Amino acid sequence: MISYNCVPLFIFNWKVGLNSVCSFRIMALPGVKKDGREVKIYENADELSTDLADYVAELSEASVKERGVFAVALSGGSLISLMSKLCEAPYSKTVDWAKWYIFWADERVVAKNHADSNYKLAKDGLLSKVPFVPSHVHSINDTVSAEKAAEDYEFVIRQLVRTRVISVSDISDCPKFDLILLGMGPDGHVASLFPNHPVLEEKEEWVTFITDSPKPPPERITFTLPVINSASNVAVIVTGSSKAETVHLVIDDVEPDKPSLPAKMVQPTKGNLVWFLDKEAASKLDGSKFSQ
Ligand SMILES: O=C(O)[C@H](O)[C@@H](O)[C@H](O)[C@H](O)COP(=O)(O)O
Repeated sequence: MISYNCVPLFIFNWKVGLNSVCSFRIMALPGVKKDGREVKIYENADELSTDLADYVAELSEASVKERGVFAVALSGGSLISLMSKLCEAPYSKTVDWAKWYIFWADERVVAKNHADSNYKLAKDGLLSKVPFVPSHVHSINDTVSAEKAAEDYEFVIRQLVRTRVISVSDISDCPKFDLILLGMGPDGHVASLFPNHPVLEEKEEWVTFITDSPKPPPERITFTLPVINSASNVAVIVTGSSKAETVHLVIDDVEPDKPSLPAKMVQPTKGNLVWFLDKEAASKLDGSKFSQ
């Protein structure tokens, strides 16, 4: 059993309002449930990172016990450096890395050794530091067009669903990843699902592509919302004040009638959703709306 490293020094009562958080020294706030989501807020990125490592390690242990494997999808951006504690003791020794199957919830269509590659980012920051099985690391085909890369990636996922490396959702016929890890951009995008983009409507494909990403580089493949929402566990990891307003719009469900921000459309049908926020990203949340 992996121990919980982040002992809360202070139990925060959400009813008193979020502004009070900043005036106390907090190692980690206990998760707070809001509309079926868990929202965890940390004093800083380092403390977030420690608890994220615990969370991932515990899910890995549970999944390996239940299914013999752990199918996890990564994203790009700051997420990978926030996962770096997983490569340190005790996780480096206790996690059953050989049972991990790694995928990307989104990838930029560039060569694997390109500075923009999410594979390269994860390889340098994570995959090269712990003993993954190379054949379990499923990166995209970077030698073809974005459209073909998405098609090929979906084919690979379909094969692994057939062999039960990835489970299948009993309600949506989609793959059911054990864990999908997402970051969020200041515009509310997750994976490569950007606001107002037609791919937000995609219901049939598991993996799709875009050639007009507002965040460079333009060509990307991405899991579709039905796949993200079929996962057993989805974690959205967000740090920094530049995202505070969007975090507020998404989590406090401001203007519920307005077209949804992609991050707001992340609503696992049966799975668990956990938001990991640092204090800056959470600074505009309306704490009074939370319930214990
Ligand atoms: O490849 C990508 O661009 C991503 O997967 C993207 O969805 C990322 O996770 C967010 O843009 C957050 O990135 P930051 O955490 O670096 O802001």
